[in-house]
Amino acid sequence: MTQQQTSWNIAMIQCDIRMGRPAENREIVESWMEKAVSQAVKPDVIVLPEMWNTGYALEQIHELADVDGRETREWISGFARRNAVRIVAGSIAEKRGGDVYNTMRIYDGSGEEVASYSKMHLFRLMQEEKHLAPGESAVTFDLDGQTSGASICYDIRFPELMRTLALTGAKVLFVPAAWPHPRLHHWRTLLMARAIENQMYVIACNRTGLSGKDNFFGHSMIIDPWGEVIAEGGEKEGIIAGQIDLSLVDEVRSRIPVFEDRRPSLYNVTP
Ligand SMILES: O=C(O)CCC(=O)C(=O)O
Repeated sequence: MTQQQTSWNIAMIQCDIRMGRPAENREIVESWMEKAVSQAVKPDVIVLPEMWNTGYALEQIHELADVDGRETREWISGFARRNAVRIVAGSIAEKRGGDVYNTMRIYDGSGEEVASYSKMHLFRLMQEEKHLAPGESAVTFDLDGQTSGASICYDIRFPELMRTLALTGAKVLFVPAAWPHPRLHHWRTLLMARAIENQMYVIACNRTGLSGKDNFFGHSMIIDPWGEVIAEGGEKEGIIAGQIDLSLVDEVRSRIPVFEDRRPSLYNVTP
């Protein structure tokens, strides 16, 4: 894709993840990515789900986490470069200093790492806060001159974060996730709302499979800034693909000028 091109083919890897088996998970994810780049419509951007290296093996997370993300960063960067594909590498359990973070890294088509984001809202229902350290900053990043925002799973329940990302220039929101039943209705509704209220694309890649008592339902989604669903997976593993046209963001924002009509001084919240 050139600097000027505003259309991306997206491929989301909606796969199952083996709890506590990083080497096996790398093979699984790599083989899905190989499949994605050999499809007739080659993706511009590949997106992975949340915590795909370890799953929710939180009791052993300090032993299993990738130290400084070193191993994952090297092979993902190599894959991006060899295949000239951008990768929003979902998230992995990553050890930095004495702490483990749920961290997303993003690569451009030359394999250069352009940004990283650590999940800032830890999900107590799955006891993340007992084992993981939270990220402390919101992140937007540039791919081919287009600004996107980073978020992970539970983050979508915090509309302030998405609004901050949109105000910082994001036209696309990426959401790697490990979101289980029985909250499919929340997942679909929240993603739809984040797309409509911020008039941006939402690209949300959720894992599948059973893990302990959690049943992850897939339903990865691409939603356009008008709230139309471009692609949606079912509950099975697979590559969920769709094309987005970033010029639609400006069109929708000029049709209903929400960002011009905001009255932030009256809301008594920041920003
Ligand atoms: O908010 C939810 O219902 C699910 C969130 C979640 O599973 C996560 O953040 O890992």
